[in-house]
Amino acid sequence: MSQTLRIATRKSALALWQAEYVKAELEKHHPDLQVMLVPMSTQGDKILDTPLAKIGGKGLFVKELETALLDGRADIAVHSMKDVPVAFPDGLVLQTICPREDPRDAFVSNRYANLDALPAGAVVGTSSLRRQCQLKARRPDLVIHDLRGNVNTRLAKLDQGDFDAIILAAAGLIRLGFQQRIADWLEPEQSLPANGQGAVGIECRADDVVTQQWLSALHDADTADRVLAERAMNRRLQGGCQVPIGAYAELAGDHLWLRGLVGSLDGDQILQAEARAPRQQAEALGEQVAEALLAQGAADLLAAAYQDRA
Ligand SMILES: NCc1[nH]cc(CCC(=O)O)c1CC(=O)O
Repeated sequence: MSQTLRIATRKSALALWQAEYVKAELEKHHPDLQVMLVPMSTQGDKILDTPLAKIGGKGLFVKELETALLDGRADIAVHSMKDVPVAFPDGLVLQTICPREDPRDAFVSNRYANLDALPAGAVVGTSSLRRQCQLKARRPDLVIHDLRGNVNTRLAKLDQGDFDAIILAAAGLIRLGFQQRIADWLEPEQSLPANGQGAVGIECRADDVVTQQWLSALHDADTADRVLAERAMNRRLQGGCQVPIGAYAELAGDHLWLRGLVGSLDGDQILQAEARAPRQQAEALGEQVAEALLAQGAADLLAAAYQDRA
């Protein structure tokens, strides 16, 4: 008997790429399965003229997809883990995380080779408070302007001369075939990635064991443990949506190494902490690094950042 599975997805080029990727992987592992995309617009896609931090952040990109799952209009939703809030609504689970793409941030410019080559006062586009605080810490002389829109829109704004450079997740550029536009790669020491950056996660109904069985073939335990530690750190910091928080875990053998960062928007204060633990203790590790950041005053920095955007 042929079976079908419907994927709820946003309509941006990156979201569609990721949904097509999941469809292809599912069909590869389950030749009898028929997979269909159900593209939909989310609030976050509709409000394009306001900085993300001001409209309530990432949750806006996933809510419509989750409603479609709960209503039975779709069976799974494919998300960039970076955009997924740390808590899930009742009735939904996210148990499948696909192998991570390059997690780094990328420097994209038509005129300059890297950050150091930018002249004083150069205008850099990013909508991420995390990127902003780390940029400002390194180059207080740069002018940061908000840059919203999907990956194609952001590149178009750079090309039309609105910015001297922009910072984007390398993963999105690679997936959409724009890798050659990356002028320089920002290492975690320069720009600690966001929790979950570069990872794709799949959400489904908690009671839908048939779908969960199909999905299990796509799961990558290494990526999942890393992202688990990163998200636990954000959760403990109550880093809901748009926040100046970096969280990045790597695996060395069976040990996770988690680095965390919280900054002030002007980059004057950057708090950093790191720790290692066996991978089985991913969540405890995330909480430990969060506690170390809180002990340095992270709560005050985050409160100030929330205040700023209100
Ligand atoms: N916030 C938007 C978003 N969500 C996921 C990615 C990139 C892909 C990924 O991190 O998996 C991007 C674009 C960006 O930050 O440049």
